[in-house]
Amino acid sequence: MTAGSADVAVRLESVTKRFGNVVALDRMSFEVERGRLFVVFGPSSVGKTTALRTIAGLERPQEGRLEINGRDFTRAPIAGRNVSMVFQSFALYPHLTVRENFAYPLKEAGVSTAEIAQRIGEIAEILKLGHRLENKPETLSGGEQQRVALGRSLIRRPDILLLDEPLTNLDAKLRDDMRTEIKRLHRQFGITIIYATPDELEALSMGEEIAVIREGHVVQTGTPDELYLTPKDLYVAQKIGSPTMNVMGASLGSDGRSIEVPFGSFALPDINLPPGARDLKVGIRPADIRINGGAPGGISGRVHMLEPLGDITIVDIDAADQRLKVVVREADALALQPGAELSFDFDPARVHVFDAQSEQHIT
Ligand SMILES: Nc1ncnc2c1ncn2[C@@H]1O[C@H](COP(=O)(O)OP(=O)(O)OP(=O)(O)O)[C@@H](O)[C@H]1O
Repeated sequence: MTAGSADVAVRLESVTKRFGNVVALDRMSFEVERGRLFVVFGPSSVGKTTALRTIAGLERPQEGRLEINGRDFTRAPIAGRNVSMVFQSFALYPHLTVRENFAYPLKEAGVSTAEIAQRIGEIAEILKLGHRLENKPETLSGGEQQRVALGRSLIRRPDILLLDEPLTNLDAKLRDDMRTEIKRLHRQFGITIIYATPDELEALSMGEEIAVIREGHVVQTGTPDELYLTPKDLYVAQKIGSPTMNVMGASLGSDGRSIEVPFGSFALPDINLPPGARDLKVGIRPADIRINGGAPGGISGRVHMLEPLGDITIVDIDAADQRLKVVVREADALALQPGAELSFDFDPARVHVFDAQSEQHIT
C-alpha cells in the first residue's frame, strides 16, 4: 500500500545500519501513513530497536534515506523531528515525582509554567494518575510506571510516538489492559504510533498495519488479515497465526496435477507452479483441518495429545509420519482420547504451497 507523500509520516528507504560487523538494518524499507498504529514485528535481534532509534535520531544509518513528514532526516540531529520514544525499560527519573517526570520535558522545551500545569492535569486524568502525581516512581506498580512513561512522551504532543516493546516488563493481565489503553490513546490523540514487539498476539491485536522483520529487513507489510491469509513466504506464514501453521515436505505428483504429502495426495489448488518446481513445502493452518470422526473418504490419523485451552482444544494428530496440530471446538474434543483412531480432511483451496528451496509462496 503506497500513500501519497503528504500522508506519509515516516519513510525508510533501503536504510542500512552496521555496528562493526553486525548489520542491524539491512536495506530496511517501510512507510507509515500519518495517524496509523504501525507494528514492527519480529523475533529478538532482527533490528526493531535499531529501526526505532534511527527514526528518533539516536542512530545514524550508513546508507539509505529516512524521511519524516516528507523531509529528509537521514543525517539530521534529533531536534526538529517531534518524535518521542518510550523504551522497554520505562527509563523514568527515579529521584523525581510523577508530576516532575511529566514536567521535565516541557520545562526543557521552554513551555510556560501555567501551560505545564494544565497539560499535567489533562494527561494525569487521561492516564488515571491524578492520585499519584506526588509519588516517586519506585512506589508505583509496573503498570503505573508504564503509564507515566507513556504520559511523559504524550505530554510533549509529539507527531510520532515510538514504542519499543513497551509492555514486555508487565504481567499478562496488565499487558492486556495496557494494549487497550494504548489503542484508546491512539484513537483519542490521532498520533502516528510505531510499535515494536516480538509478540505475535500483541502485533495482531494492535497493528492496523504490520511489518514483519527478518534479519534487518522487511519481509512483508500488511494488515493482520493479509499476513494471515496471503503470507509472502514460509517465514511470515510461520510467524503469523497461532498455533503455528503445519508445514511438511511435499512433491508434485507425476501427473503434474496433484501434490503428494506424507499422508496421501490431494488435487493441486488453483495455482501456477513455476516450471521445474517439484520440491515443495505445504502449509496447512491448524484451524483449516476438520476432524470428521469415521466419515468415509477422510485421511486416517491417531490422536497423540490434547491441549485444552478453554473454548478450543489443540489436538496433535499423527498421520503417517507427520504430526499435525488441529484446532477443535472444546465440545467436539470431548469425544477424543489419546491413541484414538480418527479421520480428518482439509480444503485444498486453503492450503499454502511454497517452493522448498526459496521458501516463497507459490500463487
Ligand atoms: N550499539 C550497538 N552496538 C553493537 N551492536 C548492536 C548495537 N545495537 C544493536 N546491536 C546489534 O544489532 C542487532 C539488532 O539489534 P536490535 O536491538 O535492533 O534488535 P531487536 O529486534 O530490537 O531485538 P530485541 O527484541 O532483542 O530488542 C543485534 O544483533 C544487536 O546485537
